Amino acid sequence: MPQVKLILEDGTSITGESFGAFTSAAGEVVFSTAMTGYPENLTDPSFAGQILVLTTPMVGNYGVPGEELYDSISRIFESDKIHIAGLVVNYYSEEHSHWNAAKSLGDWLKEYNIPGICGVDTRMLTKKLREKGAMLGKIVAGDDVPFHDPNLDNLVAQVSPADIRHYGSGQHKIVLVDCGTKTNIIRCFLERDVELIRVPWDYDFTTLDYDGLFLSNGPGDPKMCEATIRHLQKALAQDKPIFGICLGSQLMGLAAGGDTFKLKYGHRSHNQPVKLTGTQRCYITSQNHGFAVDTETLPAEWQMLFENLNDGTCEGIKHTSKPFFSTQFHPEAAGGPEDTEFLFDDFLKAVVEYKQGR
Ligand SMILES: NC(=O)CC[C@H](N)C(=O)O
Repeated sequence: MPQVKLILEDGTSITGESFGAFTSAAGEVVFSTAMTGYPENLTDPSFAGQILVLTTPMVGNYGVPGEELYDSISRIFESDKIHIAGLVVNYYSEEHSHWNAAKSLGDWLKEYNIPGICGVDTRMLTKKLREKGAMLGKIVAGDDVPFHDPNLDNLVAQVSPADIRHYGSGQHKIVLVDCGTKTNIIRCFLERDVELIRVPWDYDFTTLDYDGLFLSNGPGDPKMCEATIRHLQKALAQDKPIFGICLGSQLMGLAAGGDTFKLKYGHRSHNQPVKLTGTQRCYITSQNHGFAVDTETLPAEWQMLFENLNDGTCEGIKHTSKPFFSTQFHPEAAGGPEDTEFLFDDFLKAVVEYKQGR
């Protein structure tokens, strides 16, 4: 395999071997300590613009499944394409074996023209990113490219669909504001009694007739989503239940009048412990975020709902009297533990209560 370089903005230069597409790419270098789930992670739109470093030492050994659609959504992947800018691994397993593997990870990356670099000491690299914080970086194969900070782009506008889509025929009409939604969020709703109306990130959903509002995950800096925040402020003035996940949680915090900030190196793994406020109860969660809500800045009628037990940061917020709540982690998982999927039921319970009281 030809040699390529991973270059960081602090001057670090690491030589490795190319797999996937032989092309250069720049982005924000972030790490994930998840041990499995690359088909899900690579297709999660929240990773748009990021060069993903995987700390698990062997990657690619179970290949990549073939695509299957049901109801026009993917049964397996989290969106319809790879969103990462590049992939950094230690050992890339060229041989793969798994009951549902249809292709190799390298071939899949090639299909989407995404470069991979292997032979990198990803744990050393991760220690560096933990000390200095997430950095800009580039994979250089042949032609050099300039560094590029994806958080300065409106990535949500790039990954959000342009049209409205309808799914399911359940009793509860839920509007899903798609800022780059993971497909498993749609699956989680369709397993319940829901009719889903999926709208673009900047669509004025307040004009629609619905029972509950859902705000999806998505890439980049939440402050880029000015249109969503504006529409959300109108929804917060009403009483219909609102549930947000990850970027959706940050948007809820911003619309409520609070602030968000960038974490030093983010939370990306499948084993992040969070504590439910007011209890000693801990859940293990799947996470992928670089920003967080600053709870100190929230107005008095809002409080922290979950706290990250590794660093004490906010993992969700709730309104003290209205049915509005959010999680910074991913209760829909995919990949990762499903312990907090009950939050979809809690949201729908709030929707039923709202409809009964109406
Ligand atoms: N998974 C997400 O929704 C990520 C949200 C946001 N882009 C962040 O990095 O914090």
